[in-house]
Amino acid sequence: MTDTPLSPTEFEAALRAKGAYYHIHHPYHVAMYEGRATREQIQGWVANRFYYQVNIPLKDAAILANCPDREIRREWIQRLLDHDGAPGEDGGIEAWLRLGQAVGLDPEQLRSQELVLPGVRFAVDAYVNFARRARWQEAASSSLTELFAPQIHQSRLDSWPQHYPWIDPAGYAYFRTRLGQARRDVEHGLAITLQHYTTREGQERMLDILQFKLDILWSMLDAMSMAYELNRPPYHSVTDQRVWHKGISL
Ligand SMILES: O=C(O)c1cc(C(=O)O)c2c(n1)C(=O)C(=O)c1cc(C(=O)O)[nH]c1-2
Repeated sequence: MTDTPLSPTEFEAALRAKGAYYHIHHPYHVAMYEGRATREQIQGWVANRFYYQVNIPLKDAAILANCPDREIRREWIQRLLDHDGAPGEDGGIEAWLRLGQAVGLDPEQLRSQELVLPGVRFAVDAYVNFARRARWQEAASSSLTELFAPQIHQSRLDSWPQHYPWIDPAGYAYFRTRLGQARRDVEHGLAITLQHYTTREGQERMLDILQFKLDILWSMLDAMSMAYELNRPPYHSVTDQRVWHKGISL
C-alpha cells in the first residue's frame, strides 16, 4: 500500500464509493421498495428498526461524552434532540412509533422490543459499543453511512404509498423529516472526517470503519430475512415461540 494520502476530494470519493454496499441493495430492502414485501415483513422491519432508532441517541451521547471539543458538542447535540425531541416537542422516536401505528403495530409492542431479533440487537449494540470505546472522531465518522440515507428515505416515500395502500400515509413523516436532517448530519460528519484522517493509513482505517457500519446495517436485514422471508426465526427448528432474550439490562 502506498503511503501517499488521498486528497480530500479523492478520500471523499472513496467514502462515497462505499455506497455500493449500502443496505439499499439488500434483497429485503429491494423487496420492500419493489412492492413485494408482505404486511408481516414490513411490520417486522419497522419493529426491528425501532431498536436502531432508540439506540441512536445513546450512540450520540457516547460521542458527546468522549468529545472534549465544545464547538463540536454544540453541533452534535442536535442529533440527540432530533431523535429524543427537544423539550415540549416530539422527535424521531415518536415519529417512528407513529410509523409503527401506520403499519398496524401497537406502540406498546414496539416499546416492549418483543419482536427485536437477537441478530438485530447484537448488530445495533455493536454500533453503540463502538461509539463508547472509539475516539470520538472515529465514532463520529462512522455515522457517514448517512451519506446514502436521503436516497433510501426518498425511495420509501416514492414507492411505498403506491405499493402498500394499507399503510396510513401519516406514518411517512419520519422519512420526510430525515431527508433534511441526514444531509445536515453528513455535512458536519464529513467535515470532521476530512479534517481528522490525513494520513493514508488513517484514511484506510476510516474506510474499514465505514465498512463495519455498513456490515451492521446489512446484518440487521440478514436477521430479518431469516425470520420473515425464510421463516427461520431463531429456534425455528425446535419451537414456534419467541423464546429469545429481550435484552439484558446491566
Ligand atoms: O432508514 C435508513 O436506512 C437509515 C439508515 C441510517 C444509516 O445509514 O445509518 C440512519 C437512518 N436511517 C436514520 O434514520 C438515522 O436517524 C440515522 C442516524 C445514523 C447514525 O449513524 O448516526 N444513521 C441513521
